[in-house]
Amino acid sequence: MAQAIIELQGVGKTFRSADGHVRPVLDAVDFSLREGEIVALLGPSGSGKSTLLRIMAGLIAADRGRVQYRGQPLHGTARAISMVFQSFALFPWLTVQQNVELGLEARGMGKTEREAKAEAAIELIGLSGYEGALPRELSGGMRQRVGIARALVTEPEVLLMDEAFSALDVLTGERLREDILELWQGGTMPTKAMLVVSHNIEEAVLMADRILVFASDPGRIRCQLAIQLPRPRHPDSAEVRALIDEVYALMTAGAGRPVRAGSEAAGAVSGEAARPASVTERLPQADVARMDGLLELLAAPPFRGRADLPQLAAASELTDAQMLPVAHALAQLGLAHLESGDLQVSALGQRYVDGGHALRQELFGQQVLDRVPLIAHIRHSLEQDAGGQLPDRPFLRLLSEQLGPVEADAVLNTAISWARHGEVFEYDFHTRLLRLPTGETEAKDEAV
Ligand SMILES: Nc1ncnc2c1ncn2[C@@H]1O[C@H](COP(=O)(O)OP(=O)(O)OP(=O)(O)O)[C@@H](O)[C@H]1O
Repeated sequence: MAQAIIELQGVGKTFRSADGHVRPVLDAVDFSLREGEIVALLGPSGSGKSTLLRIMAGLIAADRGRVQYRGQPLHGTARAISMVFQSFALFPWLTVQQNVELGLEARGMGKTEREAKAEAAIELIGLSGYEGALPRELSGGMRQRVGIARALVTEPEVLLMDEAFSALDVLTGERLREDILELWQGGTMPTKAMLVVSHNIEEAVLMADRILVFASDPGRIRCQLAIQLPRPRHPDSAEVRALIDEVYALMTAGAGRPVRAGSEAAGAVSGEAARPASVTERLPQADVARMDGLLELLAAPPFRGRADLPQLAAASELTDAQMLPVAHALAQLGLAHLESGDLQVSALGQRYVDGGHALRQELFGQQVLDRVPLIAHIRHSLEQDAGGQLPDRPFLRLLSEQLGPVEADAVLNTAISWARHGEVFEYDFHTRLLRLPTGETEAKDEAV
């Protein structure tokens, strides 16, 4: 087995939120990035992938466990490890050449050597002639090339890419990815290993020798898949399609079966036991219109109730990052089943698709109450309240303790949109009050 360049053992990380609550974000991560390999990291939003990358880059420290670079503990950033960010992170007032040189200045390298190295990196990444341009004069794809040139100019052994292609349009992202793979294959870059965080399953399968699938709360490695196909890989080849199917299956395994306190663990991969669902569980960020749209598409020809997820993604024109949460949401609500990388309409889902507005609303309402503990908790709290209305703040605070403020906001918004669709409760966006549906508050008032 090739030598490990970066090695993580039992790595854990917690973040403290503004209100002082400590939240675990990574737990017991064991992983080695070895010489000669490209590893892709896939996983749900907020599962700690970027945090792991930042720890490996030495930008932040782990709270627990060991991080080693070439057998030595990693303290702070190492010059042999470079990171490429999704947001390009260029200085707008500096030229391409100056942006690329920045990484070298910190090392006290002389001007002539710095210029020569920056020019070489700029040429390598295909930006010759643009040395004097400012970032705003470049397209998104070219800006990201500058970001990559800046990462490569220090001749790093390890390149960590955090969704480096996802801010680009599809074709530009593909071209840049292909160029990087060509440089990698041709041995023209000094890099000996790459770790690529992605939300795009096809991208992961086309690039990686190994795919790690992350699970969330706290973030940990759920399973791994080795890929032995030679590169370049063709996206339409049977082998690549089969692997894409397999990764979809890994990423959706165990989803959708109701996991309540005391129930059997949902079928998770790699022997991982699923935990009981709780009020503060993360919800897939799926809006109701998309859920309806995907379910209708799935029920209609040519799929007629069952579809391979990659095919469904293509037909729905959604990216993986958009479609997977919708598929998970449908499965969580029992409107569909996720099985071996396929999505299948359930009997209830078929009733839902065939139903009119009122029936859809009723079924949706029943399902969210039954399968989303947060919605059931809010509904129950509203029923306990004499006026049938409550501010959103206590619920946000509760979620925030577990998920942090940003995720808490997203989860509450999802719960509100689902609950409103199912007429379980209402929400006033101006007063930020949650309340029982209008008809029900009136009935409650009369009863009082
Ligand atoms: N500096 C920080 N302070 C507090 N919480 C943080 C900090 N950085 C990240 N988090 C939280 O840690 C969790 C994991 O975040 P991270 O960005 O690592 O996830 P991710 O898997 O990369 O997500 P995405 O795929 O959406 O980029 C999130 O809930 C995030 O809000």
